[in-house]
Amino acid sequence: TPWLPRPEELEGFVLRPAPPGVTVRCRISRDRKGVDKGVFPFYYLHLERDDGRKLFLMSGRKRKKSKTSNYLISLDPIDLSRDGDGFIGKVRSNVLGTRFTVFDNGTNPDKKPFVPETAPIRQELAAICYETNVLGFRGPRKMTVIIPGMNTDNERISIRPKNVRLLGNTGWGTAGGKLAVLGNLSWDTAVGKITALGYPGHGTAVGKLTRARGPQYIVLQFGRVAPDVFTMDYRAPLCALQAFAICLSSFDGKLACE
Ligand SMILES: O=C(CO)COP(=O)(O)O[C@H]1[C@H](O)[C@H](O)[C@@H](OP(=O)(O)O)[C@H](OP(=O)(O)O)[C@H]1O
Repeated sequence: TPWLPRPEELEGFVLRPAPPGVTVRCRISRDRKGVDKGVFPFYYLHLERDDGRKLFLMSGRKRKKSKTSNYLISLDPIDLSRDGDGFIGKVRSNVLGTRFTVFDNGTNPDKKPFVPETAPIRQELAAICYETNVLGFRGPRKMTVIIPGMNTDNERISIRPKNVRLLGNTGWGTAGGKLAVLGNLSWDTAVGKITALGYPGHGTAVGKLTRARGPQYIVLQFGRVAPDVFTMDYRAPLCALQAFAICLSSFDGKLACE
């Protein structure tokens, strides 16, 4: 696997779409032991190498004192501080916890009191929208994920909106119209019964996120293999950061979706 990153290439690797035709196999482990880890567990993402060894990619944790769910993602397994060197991105939800936006580590254009000219404006890497499913009567949650499209060189376009958001208030953003809408997705049952991942302990949840158009092209396969261990296999056009952030949003307890 020539495409495996060396430690110093980690930042580039997690932001780069998976190589075409490759399924990048990862695992997420959740650490809920410890004082407040029950409510704010740590999530660790490891890449599964062919030789069985694991390569640490990123860690994630929900931030305290945030008005809405706000997960910080870091390249460092220990330092998940906002101003730490490992800070690579964040997942921010709306008040209801039904819509999430994934950012890289750039600056919020609305940052108060001002945004320095030299500060790189953050990229919006994904918008995740969960259909409200009050009281869970309609079975597993359906979600729509929109991500920036790819240019002719098969690179992700950069969406750094000053004000227009990838996920506009009225619906999908108008950010240059170059969006890859991953379609109305549901966690289809691949094997066995599925329960939305938000219900820990209720059997296996193996979901697959398939691209709306074209054949059943799975861009993200995600499922529980142990109480605190999940598989996360992703393919192009997703990068590891987008895939990990989508999974973190799925772990987030939602008011309107359970
Ligand atoms: O008041 C608060 C804590 O006392 C929390 O306020 P909250 O609305 O949740 O979050 C705001 C805080 O300034 C937070 O530090 C910012 O994240 P940053 O530190 O990553 O810049 C965040 O930027 P955003 O996430 O919207 O980009 C802001 O929206």
